Amino acid sequence: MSHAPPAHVTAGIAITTRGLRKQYGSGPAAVVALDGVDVDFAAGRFTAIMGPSGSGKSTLMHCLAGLDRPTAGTVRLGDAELGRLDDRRLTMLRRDRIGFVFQRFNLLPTLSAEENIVLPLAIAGRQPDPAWLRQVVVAVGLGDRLRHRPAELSGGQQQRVAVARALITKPWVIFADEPTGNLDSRASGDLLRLLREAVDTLGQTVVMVTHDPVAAARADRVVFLADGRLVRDLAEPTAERVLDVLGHLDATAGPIATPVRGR
Ligand SMILES: Nc1ncnc2c1ncn2[C@@H]1O[C@H](COP(=O)(O)OP(=O)(O)OP(=O)(O)O)[C@@H](O)[C@H]1O
Repeated sequence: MSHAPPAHVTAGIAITTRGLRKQYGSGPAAVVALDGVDVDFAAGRFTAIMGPSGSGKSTLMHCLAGLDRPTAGTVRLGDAELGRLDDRRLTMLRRDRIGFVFQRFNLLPTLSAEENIVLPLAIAGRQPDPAWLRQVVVAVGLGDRLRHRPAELSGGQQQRVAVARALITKPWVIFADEPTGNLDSRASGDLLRLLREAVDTLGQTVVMVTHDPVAAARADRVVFLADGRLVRDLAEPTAERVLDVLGHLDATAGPIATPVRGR
């Protein structure tokens, strides 16, 4: 199965952030959710983001995916610097270049599995390439379920529809936010295998936020946040090593986020 990413993505780096900072609110109640994050995400690799609750994982992912604008710093995704895009261009970039898989599968209940999968294309006024649609459906193992509505599918099957929907536009990056959070361990294993396969056989770039060391161990790399800062970077993770790092972070973690005093 071939799915060549664009040249600027194959150049090696899919996403780069520099000096990324996000502050919510102002004055004594302000919270710094990201406090100067410099990180590169390699193209065609599977990276997990971990860290204690409140460490900034969702905020980081939302800034990377153009769902939220940072207070300072830059995010470059493919050949686009997100801060330079107006809201309309940012919306188009999210629609055309980014795939999302959320913890709640976010499928439309009145549409069939197939209609849900091609929805991002339908919204963009594009027709699905039938050969690619077939490949994606085979890859996610939903061949005989395409006419079913989400309520007629198991949680694991619904999440596979969500992955197919993320793959259908051949995005530069798929962002997955706790994608196994609502799945039992078997469906969770299936989903992680699927994401892994998308990376290994399709050259897809995947960035996943997770609390689960077993899920993180399926990634090529795990980056750890604490108090809005990148504090560890683990290549070739195992669940044991991930647990070990998390244990140390929990032991040393201060308040949930850094309050900004006197500003
Ligand atoms: N919209 C918001 N307004 C104010 N504070 C916010 C907002 N969103 C997040 N925060 C704060 O920013 C910090 C980081 O939050 P974030 O959700 O990114 O952490 P997280 O690591 O994803 O946490 P969890 O693992 O619990 O989901 C937290 O202190 C949170 O309370």
